[in-house]
Amino acid sequence: MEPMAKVYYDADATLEPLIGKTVAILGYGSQGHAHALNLRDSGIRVVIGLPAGSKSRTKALQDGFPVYEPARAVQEADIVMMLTPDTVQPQLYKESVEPYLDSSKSLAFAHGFNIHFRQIVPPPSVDVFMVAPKGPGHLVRWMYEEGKGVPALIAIHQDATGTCRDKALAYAKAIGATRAGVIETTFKEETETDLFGEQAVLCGGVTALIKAGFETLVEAGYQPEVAYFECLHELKLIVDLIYQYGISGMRYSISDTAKYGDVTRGRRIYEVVKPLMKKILEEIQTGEFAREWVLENQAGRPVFHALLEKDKEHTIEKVGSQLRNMMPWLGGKDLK
Ligand SMILES: NC(=O)C1=CN([C@@H]2O[C@H](COP(=O)(O)OP(=O)(O)OC[C@H]3O[C@@H](n4cnc5c(N)ncnc54)[C@H](OP(=O)(O)O)[C@@H]3O)[C@@H](O)[C@H]2O)C=CC1
Ligand SMILES: CC[C@](O)(C(C)=O)C(=O)O
Ligand SMILES: [Mg+2]
Ligand SMILES: [Mg+2]
Repeated sequence: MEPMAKVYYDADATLEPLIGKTVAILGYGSQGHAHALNLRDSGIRVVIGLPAGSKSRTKALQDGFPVYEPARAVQEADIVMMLTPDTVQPQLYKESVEPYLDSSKSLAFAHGFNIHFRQIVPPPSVDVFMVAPKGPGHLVRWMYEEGKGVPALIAIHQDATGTCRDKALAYAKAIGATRAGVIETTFKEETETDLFGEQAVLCGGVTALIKAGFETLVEAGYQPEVAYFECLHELKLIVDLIYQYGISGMRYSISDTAKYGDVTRGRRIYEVVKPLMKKILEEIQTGEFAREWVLENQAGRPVFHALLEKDKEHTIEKVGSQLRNMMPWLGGKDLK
């Protein structure tokens, strides 16, 4: 398959559309703190919107930002970036964004869920774009600080002014994404692929593989510590090779015995998993997952909390915590 996407790099974008403008970042969590700090380091004025009782206020103030109630931040802004959890965005939009939107302001997102599934419907006179980093917010900040970047997708939902794409590219450049590569997509494509990636591969798929592998070994009588090293710790080392050199590059570094097991036994896992992946994609495309998630939130998240708690109690977490304490170099930076 020939590569078809146009990839934008630093030389393809200018910060000009953001110079002298104010960006309101609503939310100061994983993406919020990273966008805010990177934008400011790129010379853009940033204000933060958080409710009076928000736990994140202290951090945003410590980082030196003006912090206002969301409605006030929106009034100050030329560009409003929605970086609260997706599930709180519709109400936040109704109460604190929509009343102050006019054609002089742009509305921006880092994920297409609420626009694609029509939980938020902005007025046609407003530019609406997305800059969706393809990586966790903390990495968006740490890579920027190291002079690198996390790739991102941009998408235009409404171009009321004719300048929306330039603004999206400027924003992507200001958070460091054009250092790594920015691809234009649609809200539909970003939403569906992002949900699929996190559910079937990156988060749901990987953690299911780790837990299933660990449990299989422990239930067969092998030591949990050995199972942990085999199924979790070493995963990063293998994924690092894939990340840097591709699948074939990783295979260059492993033994022939591992390579033969990889392509023959891996094939059997692939055949079981691929039909499940297609089903998961279908649930996303039909809106079934979105409906379920919206209802789960309306009910107070009972399933979500119960399943997260159950996994926190899994033996792999207890064994892992002890083993990681013996490897202080894993320490890493503060995720909070
Ligand atoms: N996490 C990631 O790396 C990625 C996220 N995205 C997208 O980015 C967006 C933000 O996600 P993420 O960074 O994970 O979000 P977080 O869960 O990290 O954001 C939480 C922040 O939102 C604040 N908040 C909660 N409710 C409100 C409210 N009503 N008004 C204002 N602020 C509020 C929280 O304050 P408090 O401390 O008071 O709770 C906190 O500062 C989502 O659209 C997500 O899909 C896209 C790519 C990757
Ligand atoms: C992989 C999870 C993610 O989609 C992300 C970090 O990109 C998210 O929504 O957090
Ligand atoms: Mg993602
Ligand atoms: Mg996501």
